[in-house]
Amino acid sequence: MNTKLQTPIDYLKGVGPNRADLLRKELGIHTYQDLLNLFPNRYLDRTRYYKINELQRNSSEVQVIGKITRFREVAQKRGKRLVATFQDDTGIMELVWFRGQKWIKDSLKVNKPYVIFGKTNWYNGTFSMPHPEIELLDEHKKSLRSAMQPIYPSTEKLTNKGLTNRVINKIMQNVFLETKHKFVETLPEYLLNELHLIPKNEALLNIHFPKNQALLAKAQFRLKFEELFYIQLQLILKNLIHKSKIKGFTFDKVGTYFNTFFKHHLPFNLTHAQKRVIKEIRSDLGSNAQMNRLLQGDVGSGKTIVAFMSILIALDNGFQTCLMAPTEILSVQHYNGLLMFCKKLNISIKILTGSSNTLDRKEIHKSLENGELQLLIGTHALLEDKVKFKNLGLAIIDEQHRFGVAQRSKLWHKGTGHPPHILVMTATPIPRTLAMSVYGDLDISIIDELPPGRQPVKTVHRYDNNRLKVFRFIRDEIDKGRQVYIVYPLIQESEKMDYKDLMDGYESIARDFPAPKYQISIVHGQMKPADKDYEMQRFAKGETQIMVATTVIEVGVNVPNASVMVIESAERFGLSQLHQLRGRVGRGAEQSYCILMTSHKLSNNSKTRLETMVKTNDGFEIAEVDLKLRGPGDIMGTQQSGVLNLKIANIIKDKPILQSARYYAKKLLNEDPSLALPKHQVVLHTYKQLSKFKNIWNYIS
Ligand SMILES: Nc1ncnc2c1ncn2[C@@H]1O[C@H](COP(=O)(O)OP(=O)(O)OP(=O)(O)O)[C@@H](O)[C@H]1O
Repeated sequence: MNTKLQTPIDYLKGVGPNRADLLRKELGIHTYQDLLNLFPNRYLDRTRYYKINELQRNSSEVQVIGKITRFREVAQKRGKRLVATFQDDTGIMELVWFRGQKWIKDSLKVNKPYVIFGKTNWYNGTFSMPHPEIELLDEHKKSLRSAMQPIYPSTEKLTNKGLTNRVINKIMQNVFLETKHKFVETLPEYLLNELHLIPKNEALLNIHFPKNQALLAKAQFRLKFEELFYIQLQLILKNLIHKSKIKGFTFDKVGTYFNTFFKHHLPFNLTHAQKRVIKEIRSDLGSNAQMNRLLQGDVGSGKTIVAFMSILIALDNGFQTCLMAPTEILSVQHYNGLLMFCKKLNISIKILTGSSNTLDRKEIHKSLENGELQLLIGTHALLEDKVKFKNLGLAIIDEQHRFGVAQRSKLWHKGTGHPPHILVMTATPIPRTLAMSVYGDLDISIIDELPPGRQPVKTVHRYDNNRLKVFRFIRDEIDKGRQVYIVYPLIQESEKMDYKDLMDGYESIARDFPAPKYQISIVHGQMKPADKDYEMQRFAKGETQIMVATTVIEVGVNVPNASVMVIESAERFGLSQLHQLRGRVGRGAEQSYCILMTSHKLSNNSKTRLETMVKTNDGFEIAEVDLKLRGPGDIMGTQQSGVLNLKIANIIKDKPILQSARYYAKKLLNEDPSLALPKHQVVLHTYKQLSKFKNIWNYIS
């Protein structure tokens, strides 16, 4: 171990008390090691040397070799500026300093070859370079500073405090000198060989002082791989430890409930994907480890039936179950959908939401505790302390995003004995890359096939001034017996403006689609749950043809006869939200349509979103674009973005490296789950170091 690396940054040559303070406070750099792990975020190409007669106006930084022929001081409004005449064999330019003139003049020598580097100005018919980076040619050749000049993150904003990029560059050189470039290898040798990765020493040297583009690329690859490899290793190990340590209830039989349902009540044939996922869940439930599985499926892919059949396995083994959904509407819908099956199978089912009355609640609490109630559906009201199960065996969470990890863990403690098996369902497809990094501790099942007979939804983008045509189209569809959603953006349910938009919209639609021929439902977040439910039910039963709504209908609402989704001010919605909304149609056999209405004023980002929606129906493709537009943190919400705090890798751009890192981490742990083999000692050591620290890069030793 190179103990030198733990030395406080104050001891490093070139770092005085002020800089040490800045480094600590602004960049979180406390030790030599922290400094080494401050990776540049871009590089300037210093392979090219310009001749003075090649300089162009408005060019970026350039470097020139030449000599100072003379100094002169020029008076200006306040004080003086120092000007040096600099020349090469093609011409003359000026170097200018507005501060530190005396020190500069004393330290620079006339008629010696120097290399200068900086931005040039065109002034009075001559090129000038203010405050150039300047170095004797001989020293330049010897110095560690390389052809690719690293630019460190955040230095721009710290420049006026004296922590310039040049300073960081200089003290970085000092760290290398003081530690004698000795850094212990952190990846096993066989991986270095197999993947042609450069050793740690070389990687660190070339990330800070790249000799050339090729070596820089190798250094970046090696460090990105390492970062992602250890993250994956950590996630997979966590999962393995979880499986071996956290015992779950073993549901070893598939009994009457499941078989009766499968043989007599299943309303359709399961798709291959549904069958595969049910098998995966069955195998989890039958092992003696606790299941933690994420079920991903695009909108309308048929996750509910998979959830229900998993519930039946738990019931067959004598356990209670619960299904938690993010909104009241969804809970009610799940309840109504499953009630019919439960009646046929003689299963007791109840619903608990924020609006359940006290009497119902008491009844539910009692029947849960004495074990009479077999399936409880509801919102986060299920998480209340008073809700206690006799033997909760399986908890299903619909739409993980809205709940988050904390709530998932709360469900853990609802059971007695072992924690319940947990199945998280999400209809927001998360790109595999992201899922691997964020949900690495969950096993993932994917329903990647839609039920047969579905026609892809036709999506079009229309401007507001085409509204008459759009309304004509809606009328035609209603005449054919179909139903229509018209959705308004209500980003914050409390925003008065949005609410007004919705009500204005409703009134104008009511004028264009008059009663009694047309019946309209309206649903928004400011309504009482019972009223919302009533309106939803009217639409679901086909009593109304138009549903004017806010995004409360975004997730999971299932009315197969609805074939048109009009989204007003579509530019105000995020991509995954648009995709969710579109998923409310195309659920029956009829051709369905999604009409994205916008004004003419669109940002580039909005245009990309709308074009993507028109181009594809594939939720995973949409999620990839969304990820690129918004970045992972935004998509996953803050509580989960911590894992994505990467230092060098980029989860979007470095997807192939991530995949390879995951493959090798998995392979290694399959072969040697306890990291006991001699060839894995380096991994064990690094991993231990890593677990001690929060930051993955703190383990270099
Ligand atoms: N294998 C199947 N064959 C035919 N129809 C199916 C099949 N599986 C599910 N369905 C039907 O497809 C519709 C959508 O199913 P479900 O509501 O479970 O989708 P989902 O995956 O939950 O989607 P969302 O997240 O959008 O609600 C339902 O009407 C359901 O009855």
